[in-house]
Amino acid sequence: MSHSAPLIAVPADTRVFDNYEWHAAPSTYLAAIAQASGGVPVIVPALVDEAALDVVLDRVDGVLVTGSASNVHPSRYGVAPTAAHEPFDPARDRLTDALIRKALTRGTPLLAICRGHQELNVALGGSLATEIQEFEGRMDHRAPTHPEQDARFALRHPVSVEPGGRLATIVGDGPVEVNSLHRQAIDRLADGLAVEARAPDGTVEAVSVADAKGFALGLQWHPEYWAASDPASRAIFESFGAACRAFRDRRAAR
Ligand SMILES: N[C@@H](CCC(=O)NCCCC(=O)O)C(=O)O
Repeated sequence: MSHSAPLIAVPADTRVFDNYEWHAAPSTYLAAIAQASGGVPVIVPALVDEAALDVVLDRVDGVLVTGSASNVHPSRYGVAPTAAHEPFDPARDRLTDALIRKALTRGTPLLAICRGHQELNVALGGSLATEIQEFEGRMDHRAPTHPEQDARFALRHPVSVEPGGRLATIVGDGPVEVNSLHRQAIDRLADGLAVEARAPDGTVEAVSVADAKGFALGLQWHPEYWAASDPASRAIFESFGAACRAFRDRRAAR
């Protein structure tokens, strides 16, 4: 990592450990930013208001929205909450909704992974389906039950990449093997999102923001986990890092 490495904002989850509320992000995303994107990750606590987010976005060169076991509160896409939608993290919902919309307005490069991909769809007006493994014809996209993280994050199904799309410029037109740790998925695709990849059962696995000013990609899988060893995962993080550096250089030249 060089001294001119781009700063990349990572919105925090809120969790309670040892009687304290923590604002935290998993180290796999932070390591992939540092090692494959060549960036410096900065965790943004889910405490900041919209004005403070502008202060953050004035300084950062990219935004990475992580996965999480919690789900977007369904009231954000017009659905009444049930036990099947839990667990929730409303503070994260507020943070990521504002951060995603503001990053897109500014043209700040955005990489949104798993819950982040779902949050991107909801922030732009789309909706989510829950417990998709119970739907006729759908695969079971949930994590395998295994004590080892390498087994839970193992690559286990292909996605077909939209030929000529933005993801294809990064990973190529051929199928890509991905991991899968989710029980929700995009239901109604937000206006303004383009599908970039699908699973064999039709699940939307990747999207881009059609009129984005720069890099703006959502992925239902977890390239961060294998960014050190899987060529497609690494290419996604390298491309994101290059977009962040280009954004920083354009802003500095203004
Ligand atoms: N909660 C959503 C989002 C899934 C997600 O981001 N998973 C990452 C968690 C990884 C883990 O289980 O360790 C859904 O379930 O669809």
